[in-house]
Amino acid sequence: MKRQLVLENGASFIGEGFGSSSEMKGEVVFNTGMTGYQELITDPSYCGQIVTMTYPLIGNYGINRSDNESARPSISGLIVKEVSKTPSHWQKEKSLSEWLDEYDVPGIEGIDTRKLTKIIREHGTLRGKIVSADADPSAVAEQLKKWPLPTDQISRVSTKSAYVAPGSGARVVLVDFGAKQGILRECIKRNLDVVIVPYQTSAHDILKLNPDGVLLSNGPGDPKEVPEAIDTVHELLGKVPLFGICLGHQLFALASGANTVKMRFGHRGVNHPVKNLRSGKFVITSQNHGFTVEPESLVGTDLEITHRAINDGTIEGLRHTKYPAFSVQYHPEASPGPDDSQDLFDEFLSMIESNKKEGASLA
Ligand SMILES: NC(=O)CC[C@H](N)C(=O)O
Repeated sequence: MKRQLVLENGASFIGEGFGSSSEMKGEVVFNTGMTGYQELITDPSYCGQIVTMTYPLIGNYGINRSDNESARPSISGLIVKEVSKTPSHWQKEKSLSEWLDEYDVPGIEGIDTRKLTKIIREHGTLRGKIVSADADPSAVAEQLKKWPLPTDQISRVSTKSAYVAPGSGARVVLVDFGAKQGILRECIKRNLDVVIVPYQTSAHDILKLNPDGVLLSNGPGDPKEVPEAIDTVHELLGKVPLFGICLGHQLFALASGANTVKMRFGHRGVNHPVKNLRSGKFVITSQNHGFTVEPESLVGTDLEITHRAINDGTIEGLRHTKYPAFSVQYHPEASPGPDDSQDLFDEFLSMIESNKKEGASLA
């Protein structure tokens, strides 16, 4: 069935529908990953967004039972040049199209994704809607212009109640703003005793759990939409070692007095080079963010920049100079993407260990 993608600037692309045939709107963003579509489609950080893949053939290894980063797809729509008609992999359980249909996510293929990506690069991310091919694009564009982007994504994807992933190692409270399973997997691999809590959990309630460290997860939307979480992180600073990932990094920066701003089109993909300013080493990272910490806002704070993106020089890592706390804008848990940065979880554990020793020597 022919379908249409309409952007708020009036641009329209006609393609062939796959997945669900419902109409869906969202912020249109692009991802440069060549593989890892199942992980990114289920990454809760994409909640409310329509994702266009710059790699031209998507779906060729189907959908399997081990690549989900959350229980269901989070995206509002998928745009591709070509969706594979002959997916093949020994773990394949269904096709991308069947799976998206089950979860009511529309897809559209046959789109000139290079042209679309260039529009997004020039104008910044745009609101868009997948509609029927005969809809009037200017009417849809007018409607889109008036549509305020959603602000409630974190409350939609965060866990509703606390749960545990028990282990015999250090106790870590993972604050769930829409956490990817990969983060939990890295904790379980290290035998941590993890308590996963909803995003509105107060600092008081987090500290009552006696954590050795607190991990602030990734999550969708603007970090400033959850001011209560910024206050919580502020209260936790200096009381317990902190590690922030992506949205967690942005909340850590805001809680330390810095500012975040929206980027023109963000970073999304599995091939973003980052420089570690302390070691001088480069890593290839997995990224998915549309906001960034404003460098000028670090003046007067106790934050030090530890990592920078090679492509555009934006901040990719921070560390607190007084308290045991650090963060990265990218995804050390990969899922999808390279495993170059998994040592950051070990760094967090070392921070927890030395903090314990310091606490013991002060007692
Ligand atoms: N993956 C994330 O945690 C993304 C953080 C935030 N929603 C952003 O887009 O910048």
